[in-house]
Amino acid sequence: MHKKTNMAIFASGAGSNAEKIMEHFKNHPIVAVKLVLSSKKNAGVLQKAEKFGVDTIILDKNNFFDTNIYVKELQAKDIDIIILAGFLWKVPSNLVAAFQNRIINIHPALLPKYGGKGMYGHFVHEAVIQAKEKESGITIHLVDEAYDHGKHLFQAKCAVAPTDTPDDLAGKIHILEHQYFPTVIDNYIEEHPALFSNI
Ligand SMILES: Nc1nc2c(c(=O)[nH]1)N[C@@H](CN(C=O)c1ccc(C(=O)N[C@@H](CCC(=O)O)C(=O)O)cc1)CN2
Ligand SMILES: NCC(=O)N[C@@H]1O[C@H](COP(=O)([O-])[O-])[C@@H](O)[C@H]1O
Repeated sequence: MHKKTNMAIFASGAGSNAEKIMEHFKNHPIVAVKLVLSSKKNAGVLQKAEKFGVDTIILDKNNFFDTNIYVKELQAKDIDIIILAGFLWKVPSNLVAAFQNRIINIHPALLPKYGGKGMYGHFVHEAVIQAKEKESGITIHLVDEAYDHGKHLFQAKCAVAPTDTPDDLAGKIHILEHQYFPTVIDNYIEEHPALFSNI
């Protein structure tokens, strides 16, 4: 009997992506979502995790940035892969190093445009509309020490209508995210057995 590939999801908000990921891997033969960690104590993602019976941790900011406590916690829980699904803190270098090429993020724009510090949530959609872009989309990428800088794994596009509001665009982006993120994660695990040696 193979050990499963254990996943932790980091999120700060409503958790619609985390919910789709937990749904996708609910009865998966190889991958199990074991933990949801949030930077916000009232985040909707925490209730969604409880609905799936997934353990949760509310992160302490000082410990997250100044200690190895969470690296040790993730290793103690035998976590193999980390997913960032609307997580709003920069992952520090100790955590990036401990999970090299095993942290995946979703960004609600077509990187390298509209990325970096300050570019999250509605700020991204506002900037895209302000720039009168004809299209936007999602980027799923590996996480390194900088914001939105890691290797791109997948991109998908949507049209931006001249009449679109940031909320309209957010709705289009969420449809793409929910459609692709779980499968891109699944494929990445399957295509990198050396990283997830238990496959
Ligand atoms: N080391 C990395 N950490 C994180 C990455 C990454 O690529 N490398 N991606 C982000 C997710 N993200 C965009 O996809 C992103 C999230 C938040 C910010 C941002 O500017 N945050 C603010 C703080 C906001 C808050 O605390 O409420 C800030 O840093 O001032 C930019 C991009 C997740 N982590
Ligand atoms: N730069 C990071 C960023 O903006 N991430 C975005 O936060 C939202 C979280 O929604 P959710 O909580 O419903 O999954 C998603 O649209 C995700 O792309």
